[in-house]
Amino acid sequence: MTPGVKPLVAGNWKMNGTGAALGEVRAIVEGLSASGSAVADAMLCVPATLIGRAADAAGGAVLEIGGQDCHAKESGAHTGDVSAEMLRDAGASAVIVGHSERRTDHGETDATVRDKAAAAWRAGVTAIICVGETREQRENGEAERVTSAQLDGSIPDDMTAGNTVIAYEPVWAIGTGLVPSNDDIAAIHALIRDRMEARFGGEGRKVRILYGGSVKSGNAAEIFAIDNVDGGLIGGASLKAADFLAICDAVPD
Ligand SMILES: O=C(CO)COP(=O)(O)O
Repeated sequence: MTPGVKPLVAGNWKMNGTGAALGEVRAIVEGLSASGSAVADAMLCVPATLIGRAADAAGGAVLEIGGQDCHAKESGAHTGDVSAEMLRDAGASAVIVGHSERRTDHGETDATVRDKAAAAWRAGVTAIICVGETREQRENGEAERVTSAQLDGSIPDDMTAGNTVIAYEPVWAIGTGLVPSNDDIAAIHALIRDRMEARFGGEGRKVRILYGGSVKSGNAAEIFAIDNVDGGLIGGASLKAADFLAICDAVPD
């Protein structure tokens, strides 16, 4: 954790969930309301088709709703794409940009991600900007270099701690059950913090840096206790309310 920074636990449902999954959203809202704890912010980034209904179910109080991608433009001839303004209109307060699955499946570059982050800010939603190395890059000793380069290239100049969240997600840890050692997480998060401070000063000191990749209820407390880890971006374990709530509970007081 970073002193004075409110942690965030954000779920990323990826391409999972139809209307039948709204019961999980309601159960998460009930669980968070019952616990009454305000130590962390909680968010679910659901498929675009669910944002409106999930936002209605969340009611805005204890659970924020986010999207998982946006187009850089506000509107126009871009069949199948969704703008940040549309996400906001549907009830999203944040959007993930530059997830490794987008970088890989859709060839998104740092420049693409930077434009999408700027689009999120234009629409008044928080950009959750993802960075992280592949297994091969980690094995070649390139984790620091790759993460730094992605960070430098994916964030527009007018970043603030309010309009942005950084998520470090080593690609090889996503959905694999593999997690870097605590020391390795600490090293990359310290590197990200240093670079953010060097470029953005006080805003970089306060910006939230999440860890993502195989976070479960069993390892969340240990990971959240690491310096400069200000919460998590949770994939598989955010799909079930009980798992997600247990991870929210793991945030230290
Ligand atoms: O990609 C992730 C979140 O964006 C992490 O996914 P898992 O938690 O399923 O490893």
